[in-house]
Amino acid sequence: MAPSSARVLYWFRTDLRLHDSPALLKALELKPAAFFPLWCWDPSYIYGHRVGVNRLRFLLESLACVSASITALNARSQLLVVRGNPAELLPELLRRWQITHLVFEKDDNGYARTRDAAVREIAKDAGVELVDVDGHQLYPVSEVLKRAGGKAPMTMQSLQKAIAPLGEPARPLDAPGALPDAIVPGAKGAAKDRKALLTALRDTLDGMPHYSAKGPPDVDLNGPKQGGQRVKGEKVTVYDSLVGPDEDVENLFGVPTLESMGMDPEASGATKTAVVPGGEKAALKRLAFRCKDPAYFATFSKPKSSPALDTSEASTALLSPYLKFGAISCRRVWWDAHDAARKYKGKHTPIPENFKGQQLFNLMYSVVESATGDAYQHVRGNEISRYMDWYLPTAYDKDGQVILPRPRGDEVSEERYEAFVQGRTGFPWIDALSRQLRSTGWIHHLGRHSLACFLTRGQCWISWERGAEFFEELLLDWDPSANAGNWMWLSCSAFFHQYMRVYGLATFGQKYDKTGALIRQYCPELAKFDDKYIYSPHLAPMEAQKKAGCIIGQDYPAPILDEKEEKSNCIARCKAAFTAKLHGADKEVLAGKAEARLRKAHGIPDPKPSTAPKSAASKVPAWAKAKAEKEEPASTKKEEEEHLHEAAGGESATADKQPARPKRKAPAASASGSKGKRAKSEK
Ligand SMILES: Cc1cc2nc3c(=O)[nH]c(=O)nc-3n(C[C@H](O)[C@H](O)[C@H](O)COP(=O)(O)OP(=O)(O)OC[C@H]3O[C@@H](n4cnc5c(N)ncnc54)[C@H](O)[C@@H]3O)c2cc1C
Repeated sequence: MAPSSARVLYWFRTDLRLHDSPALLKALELKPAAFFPLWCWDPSYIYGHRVGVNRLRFLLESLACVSASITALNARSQLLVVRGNPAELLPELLRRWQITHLVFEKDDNGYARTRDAAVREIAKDAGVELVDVDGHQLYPVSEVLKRAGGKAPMTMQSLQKAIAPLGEPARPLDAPGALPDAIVPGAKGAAKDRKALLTALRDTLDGMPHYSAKGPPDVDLNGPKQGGQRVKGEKVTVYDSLVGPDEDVENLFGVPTLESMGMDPEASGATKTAVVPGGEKAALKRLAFRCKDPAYFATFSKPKSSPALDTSEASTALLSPYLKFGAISCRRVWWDAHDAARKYKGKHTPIPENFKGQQLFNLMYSVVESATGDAYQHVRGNEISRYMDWYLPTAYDKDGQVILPRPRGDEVSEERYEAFVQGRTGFPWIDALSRQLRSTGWIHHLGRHSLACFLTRGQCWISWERGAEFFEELLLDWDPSANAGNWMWLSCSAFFHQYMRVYGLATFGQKYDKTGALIRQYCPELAKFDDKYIYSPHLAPMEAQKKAGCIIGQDYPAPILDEKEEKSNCIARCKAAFTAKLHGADKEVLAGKAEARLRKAHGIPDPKPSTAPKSAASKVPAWAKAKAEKEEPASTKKEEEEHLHEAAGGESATADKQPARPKRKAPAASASGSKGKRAKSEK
């Protein structure tokens, strides 16, 4: 069919693929006379979020893959990367390239919501038809929300009820077989080759404002705030030109490199090459590999998969980073897994523990985020997040604006948080997971459980917002809906309420691997300990420490806190918070009065300072010297198993049950010395 007169700007965002892309196919249905595949290297993502080097690398690899796939379909084309804020660039691009249609995949979550509201106005003002098409989730988020009566579906049951009338998700669509040329306005036809196109396109952008003209953004891409990735002395920005360095035409409109951002993966704690490589091709290969074994998806049961394996041997599908960036379509994953599982004759795992259940959890968080709005990322203003008197909460000024840089919180919690993010808590299971995350960008779901439970209501009583920030920096699959939602779940702030159930800091990991292989890999200083002590080396006699060549408190930190004591303090605090029934959007919380009221009314003890000395515990505290055999496990096996089942999609995940009653009496207020210190730092 002859091309129409449509000049289409196709804006890639969280759909970095060509297969099953309803928005891309919609754009091609317009039979474009000219087709511009665009990516905006948006400073709001790079500066406005905490993006660690692993995720940046994954994104760059995914973009490079999309670009290569476009070129494979049309040798005269590629992904056109422009560097700047879409709200500033789009009006110019629409005008200069004489665009008639702006097409993209719809995104209902987080920052995209505000950005796209502005883009809608821009298109309207430019007289350009905006076509946005659902495709990132199994069902359109807005449709699910409508069917849930406009109320956030807080349980798997309510989500399933809302989607039931919609039937099965759509089958995936094929990738296009060809892509039209990007034809520069005024040109008689397509450029002779890609280089000619890039040069001609660059010339159309002459005089367009960009950051180097206005001065680069005041945050340094390579600075410590961006994850401590500084490896060169100087400030680095990729925004000093609009279309990339032009010494080599090949690089015009090209994907930036880590190197051009002054980033060295190893210097920031990441592996030299990606453990999980980015891109559509890698995604499809990984899915195909899993589909080879029909039993894998048929018997997939999240609670039974092991968190004690390294990233390269993940027991779960490890598709989350690809799903997050849209390098693979969720419908493709759903149906390929479904079709593979059908070949399996044995018993299949039911929803929600099975693989489909996991994908539905993702949809659930997306819908809840969309219903809750921007407040979803914080406690304050968030109607679904229970209010707990966490340490290190987000600070606000008198107008309710987040204070940045964040003021320091109390000394004890700041030290604990630092030890947590550095993987130096003195609890090898926690430290190995924290270091695995920093190194590879991914840890298993139950590893995330262990970290999140420990940091919040398990032992440290630090706000889930801080935990979510840590994950935001390091996770390859960081997603504003799934991340904050899961942190709320694990901290018993929403979705899950069984606060008595706490993961043991040694016992949980041991369940999966008694030999502590993950610990030996990520905490090599502990590698020579016997299996008996690998999860609790502080309990090893001095002789055993010497034999292992690792003295606790010297070569590896002593535990930063007493697991049992802090667990019972935290349970008491949870109990008080549950009794108070306050939520983030309640008046008292918004007025800043909830914390004092909660602590006073319920006689909540201020947490004790670490019984370990400051700075990663240089001495072994007396309590930690007790022998392993004499120690009563901090979490009972039963508690852990029930928790595990529910937290990974088991029974209670489907019902918003009341919390179990604590069996123990809340401990009395703690030692006065520590109290004074806390009180002072919190004023
Ligand atoms: C504290 C915490 C923070 C998390 N932050 C994120 C995040 O930022 N982004 C993210 O994608 N997932 C997040 N998760 C959910 C989950 O841990 C990951 O999706 C999962 O581990 C990814 O590995 P996989 O692809 O092998 O998962 P699989 O078990 O193979 O599951 C398949 C897919 O289902 C989805 N999924 C599975 N479990 C969940 C879940 N609980 N919530 C939402 N989606 C799920 C993912 O898209 C995943 O790729 C978080 C979990 C916790 C406990």
